[in-house]
Amino acid sequence: MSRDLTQTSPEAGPSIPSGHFLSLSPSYASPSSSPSVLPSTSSHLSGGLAPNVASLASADFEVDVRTGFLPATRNLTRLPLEWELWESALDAARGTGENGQLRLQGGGEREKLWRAGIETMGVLDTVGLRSSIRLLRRAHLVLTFLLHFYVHTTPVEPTPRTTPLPIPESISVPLLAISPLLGLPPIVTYSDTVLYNFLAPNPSAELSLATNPPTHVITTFTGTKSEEQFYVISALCEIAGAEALKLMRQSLDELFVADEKALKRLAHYLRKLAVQIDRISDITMSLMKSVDPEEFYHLIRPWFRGGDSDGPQSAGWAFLGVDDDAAGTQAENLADRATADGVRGRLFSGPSAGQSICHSYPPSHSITLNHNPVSTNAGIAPAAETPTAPSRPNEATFVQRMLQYMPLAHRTFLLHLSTHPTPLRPLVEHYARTHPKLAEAYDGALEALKRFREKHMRIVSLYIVQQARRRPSERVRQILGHSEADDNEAEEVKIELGEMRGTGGSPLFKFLKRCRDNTTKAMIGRPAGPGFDLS
Ligand code: HEM
Repeated sequence: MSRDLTQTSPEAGPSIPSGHFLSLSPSYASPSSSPSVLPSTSSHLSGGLAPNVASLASADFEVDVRTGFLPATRNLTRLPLEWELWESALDAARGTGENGQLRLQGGGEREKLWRAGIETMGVLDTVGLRSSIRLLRRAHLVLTFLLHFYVHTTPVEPTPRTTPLPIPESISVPLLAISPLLGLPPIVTYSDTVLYNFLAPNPSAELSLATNPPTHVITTFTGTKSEEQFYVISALCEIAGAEALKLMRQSLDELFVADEKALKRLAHYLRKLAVQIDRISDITMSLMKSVDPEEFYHLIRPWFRGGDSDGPQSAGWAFLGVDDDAAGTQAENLADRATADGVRGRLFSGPSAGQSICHSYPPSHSITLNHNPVSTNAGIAPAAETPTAPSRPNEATFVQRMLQYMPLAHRTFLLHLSTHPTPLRPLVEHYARTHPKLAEAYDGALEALKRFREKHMRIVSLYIVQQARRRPSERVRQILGHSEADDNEAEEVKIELGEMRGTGGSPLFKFLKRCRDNTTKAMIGRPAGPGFDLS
């Protein structure tokens, strides 16, 4: 029989203060009904009384010691027969049968027929999905891909849309029922395209960068090699990130002790971390060989667009058959506009690597972390900034917003890390004079992070900025089904950098430049000079 340790009894001795970790439930409790509600952990709730086990990679957080944030169990390639209707609709959209895939903003007979099928399709029950996380993940992926196929094969008239696009109940009801169980919003996320979508060659062997890396993906919008490789390379970065995570974990352990030996080991781990970050950069740059920039920009990226992709004036998507209190209806996600029936549009962003807990936190932000990344300011701020005064609202809101797009367990993990009692940077700063090697190793890790961001900016320049300004090739125009008249109109365009937004909704130029510059500002020693600029 379990004993209530918070009660005073002759055998229990003095009472335990409320909030003590012994009286708290396991690190994260039931998923909230809304993905944007901040998760809580025992350490967080207890106001410091509970031990912070940030250094533990725990199944509780869906973090595996070997695979990091990639699921350690093989991803499902198809849902069981009960949900075959969804899978067949997806096959039809992707053109895996005799017909080709549906076209972006198609509006042709095939697209109309397919959308009519979705509108008349019954609402399938989701109770049976709750028995397994793998089923839930595949169901989220399938339903959100159907959602994006539905939205992006609908012709837009006028442009931009002035009323929210109604999403049929066959998609919206099951999607809004299962999304809160994963803690994800009802839209394609990085988890769907990468974490729940990759396969390794040997299903029975452990996932490993060297011997059994992710090589394939299960579902794409376009069936192109470029799209598959875009996801595979992100998964490879994740598996390399698992190693970086291990080093961060070891470093955090040393922070607890912080004696002479611990400081030496910390420097050693930070040096290894720099090597690992460089490895992630190299993997990222391998995109250049396997992902065609033109295909990426014109054929693949448009499928990712979210309900907020027309900027602040976006009308959003109206999920039919669910009430406004259902998952994800936070004030910031609601558009001003409603359908004729009064259903308000919802504004969610499309997938971005900024949604990856691995890319956006352990190797990067936790090195520079001074304060809570889920509070008012983001964790990427250097020490000189005060935690309560967000001087750079763009990335504060971006990082906070991207938290909503991570699975609940991963968000919880970030929160847990953020309550670590001994942040890294102040400690390194404190010992900088007496232990210059530690400060050097710390700056070395930041240099590697800066190199990553520089290379990433080159990728953004090639894959977005340059493509946006260039007229697509004949081949791509044909795939897009552009008419001669369209072609004559499509001159080279002069797009201002300031107008460009990432799929995560960020003003991409300002955001990426600040991320890069903050990395250097966080260095203890003298930062290196300015580097690559998007232009
Ligand atoms: C064709 C390839 C890629 C393009 C065009 C691209 C584009 C972008 C854009 C536009 C952003 C700004 C945020 C937003 O989405 O609104 C961003 C953020 C980010 N991307 Fe990528 N990305 C690519 C591949 C990758 C890969 C493979 C990684 C893996 C490490 C990655 C890691 C990140 C990170 C960590 C951020 C957050 C900003 C930062 O920490 O610097 N990206 N990306």
